[in-house]
Amino acid sequence: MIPATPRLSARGLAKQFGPTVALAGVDVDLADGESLAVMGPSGSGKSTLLHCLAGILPADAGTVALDGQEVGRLSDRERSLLRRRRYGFVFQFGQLLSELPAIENVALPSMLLGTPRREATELAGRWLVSLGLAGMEWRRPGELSGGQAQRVAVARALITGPAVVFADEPTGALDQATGHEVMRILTETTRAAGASLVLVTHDAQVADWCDRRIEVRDGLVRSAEGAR
Ligand SMILES: Nc1ncnc2c1ncn2[C@@H]1O[C@H](COP(=O)(O)OP(=O)(O)OP(=O)(O)O)[C@@H](O)[C@H]1O
Repeated sequence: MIPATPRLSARGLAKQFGPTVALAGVDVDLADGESLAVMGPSGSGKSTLLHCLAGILPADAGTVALDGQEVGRLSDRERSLLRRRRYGFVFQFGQLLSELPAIENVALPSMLLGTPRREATELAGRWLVSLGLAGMEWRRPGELSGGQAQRVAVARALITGPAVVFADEPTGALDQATGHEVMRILTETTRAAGASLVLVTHDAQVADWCDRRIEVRDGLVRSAEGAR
């Protein structure tokens, strides 16, 4: 049988910041619909790996391919379009625009892809209801709890139907119980939407929500194990 092309595939990723080696040659494969936790101590290169995989940061060496297509060969414009169309992002905090209500924060990525405002707003409203935020649609981020704001961020990441969701410490600013609730919603909805997930965390219990985990140390993948 011919093995399926990985959804996302990185080979030999290397990145240096001045004298600091952040990535020293990393290979990663992410299957269609798979969730992968990237673990490791502070400063080991986890966020740099996520940024290189997502095409936010150019690697010094190595390749990243989405569905077999090398992202490094694209122009800056094509790469930013690809990020908008095919990727969703959830960060620790700060990704929501503070002056816009939740529903408009969620609708925005869809509108940026050309969906008319009314349609995008209706779709955003459905996402918010399905993530348990009925009645909170018109609250601004400052009027939401940390866990509610992260659920808005999950809706915002998924509204465009991405192939891959990248999440960098999405529970880092939450207490344990709220963090687990956000992880349940993030993994369930990502899976239901048919997207793959790359999650950076230093918390083993958070990583347990993913299908598989890798451990980054000193810019290298040191070990890989199934989380289940
Ligand atoms: N923009 C930058 N300029 C200079 N050095 C950087 C930059 N970004 C990352 N680094 C360095 O690269 C190394 C890897 O950083 P990275 O943020 O990827 O680690 P991390 O594992 O995500 O850490 P943490 O868990 O603390 O967020 C660190 O030594 C960091 O100081």
